[in-house]
Amino acid sequence: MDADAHRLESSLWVGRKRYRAVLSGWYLSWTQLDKRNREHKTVSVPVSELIGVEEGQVELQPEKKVTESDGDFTVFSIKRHRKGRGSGALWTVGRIQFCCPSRDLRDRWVTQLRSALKTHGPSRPHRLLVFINPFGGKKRGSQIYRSLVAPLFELAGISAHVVVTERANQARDHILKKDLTGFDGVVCVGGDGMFSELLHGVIGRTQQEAGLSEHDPAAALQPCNLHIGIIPAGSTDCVCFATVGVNDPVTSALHIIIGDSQPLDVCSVHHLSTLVRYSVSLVGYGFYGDVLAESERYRWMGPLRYDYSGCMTFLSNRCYRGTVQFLPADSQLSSPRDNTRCLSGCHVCSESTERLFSRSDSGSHAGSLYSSQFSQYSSPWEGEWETVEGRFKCISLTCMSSSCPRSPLGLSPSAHLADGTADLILVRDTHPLGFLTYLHRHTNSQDQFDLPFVEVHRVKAVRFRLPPGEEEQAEQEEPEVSERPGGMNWISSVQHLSARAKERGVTGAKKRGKRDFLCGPCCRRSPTVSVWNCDGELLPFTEILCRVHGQLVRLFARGIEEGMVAYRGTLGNKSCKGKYVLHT
Ligand SMILES: Nc1ncnc2c1ncn2[C@@H]1O[C@H](COP(=O)(O)OP(=O)(O)OP(=O)(O)O)[C@@H](O)[C@H]1O
Repeated sequence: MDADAHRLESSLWVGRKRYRAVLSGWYLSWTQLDKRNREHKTVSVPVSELIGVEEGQVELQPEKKVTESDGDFTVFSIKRHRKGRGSGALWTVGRIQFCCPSRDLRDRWVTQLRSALKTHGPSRPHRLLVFINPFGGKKRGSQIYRSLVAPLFELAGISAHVVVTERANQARDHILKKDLTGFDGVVCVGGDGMFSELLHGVIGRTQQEAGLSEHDPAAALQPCNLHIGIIPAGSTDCVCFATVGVNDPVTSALHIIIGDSQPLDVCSVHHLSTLVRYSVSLVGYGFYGDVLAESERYRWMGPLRYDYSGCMTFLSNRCYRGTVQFLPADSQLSSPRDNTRCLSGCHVCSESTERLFSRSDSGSHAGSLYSSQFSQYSSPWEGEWETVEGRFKCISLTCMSSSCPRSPLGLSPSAHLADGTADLILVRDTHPLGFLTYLHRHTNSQDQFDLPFVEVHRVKAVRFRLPPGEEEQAEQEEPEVSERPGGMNWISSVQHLSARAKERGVTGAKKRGKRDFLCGPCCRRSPTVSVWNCDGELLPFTEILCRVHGQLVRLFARGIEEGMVAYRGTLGNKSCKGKYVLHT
């Protein structure tokens, strides 16, 4: 396609100033002219970052107002602010009001700009299915969508079918069962729990259509075509923060509008031959499992319950025995301690795309996302399993940095969003002060892995087993999954078991009583088995197998933009093709 097919150049006015405006190639730029036609400051906006073009003088705030006039048109584009409350850029809507000397010229500008937008934005969505959780976070999901997001979708010409959920798992079931023809993506307005519903729906639907069983841990799952968008409106919006760099509904809506596409690794969690859940941010045993189980008792506290339960769990000073086996990833490609950051355009992730999706037949090109034969899946268990036994404060597996506003660098600051690996963090038994140091380092710029009782591995798969004596006890507690995988029934089975795990978490905590938490290190009887926290849900099984599926889903996001990241106390400006180089 000729990049200059939409070229247009003319004099235009912005307010009382005259400009030479040019639409050329991938940019719209306007240069101020003085009375002698001398050029001054030029402003340039990539066409890919234009939101929309409207005839007349158009204002969006406080509500849309259009003043018709023959010569005016309004261009809306993305404007970046570096001082968001996060590590990424906060995006807002920039508005520029142009005036042409004639209606004819105005119409030519509007037509050319709109057609350039179509040409340069082939991945922009036209139709979206939006799920709003009216009870997520501070219960402002519907209001956030109506006041901040819907007007932008309308401006960008996106038609949205909105479903305000009436029960948990409605969004997931809708995606699994209803006709989705014509939708370019699904969007959730809510927190990580809502995102997880969409994730399970989209992956499940894709596998159903491909005729694949999700219950076989060795199966080559089909990457999903349908993009997922997240409008943050929950009490925990970790996935949004880790993939955009900021929790802001307008920024996320703009990423959706321009059709950004961020591949994401997903970890499947199996128990025997049953898929239990998918995870993108945290599969955690020990401390993080106990905090979640404990927090269920204090739902009435709202988001504060996590802080409170965190304190109580810390004071209880528990550790758990177990055997962790893991399949290491190729250490030549990257490592969790290489002091890099996965940023927008990350070269580790893009090279992984070629590695993960190169067709096994020689004639095809690498990176063909939705082909049916993928080299990565030829043998998912390739390599030597390593084994670590011991007593652990916590075991965490994360497919991404898992950064959040409280922990801007996250659980594993150098983890990648889409390289087909996850980071396994093992925190061995230590004294409470040591563990506190470890936890505290998540909130500052110190290296949380530089502690003698912490080890971190970049892995492709992880297996957890209880020690021999405790295994039987745990197995007895675990109810049987009666239904065979393959159909939809497993979902309700696992759901039922998860609900029981939640109850067990609550009653277990009740049984342990306050004494167990408050007297901390002097407690005599601590539970010997913890519970897994999988992206904020308690798992009903203790012995699990986790496997990373590289780039299984795609989000409307682009990763954290380069140059916006404060890392280890230094404001980032030094980069290496999407790699952030640390100054330690
Ligand atoms: N209408 C509804 N009624 C009750 N629960 C719902 C509804 N819609 C969605 N849910 C469930 O609510 C859970 C929490 O939602 P969400 O993640 O949006 O909010 P949150 O405030 O971040 O939640 P939490 O902190 O409890 O994880 C999700 O797991 C989702 O399945």
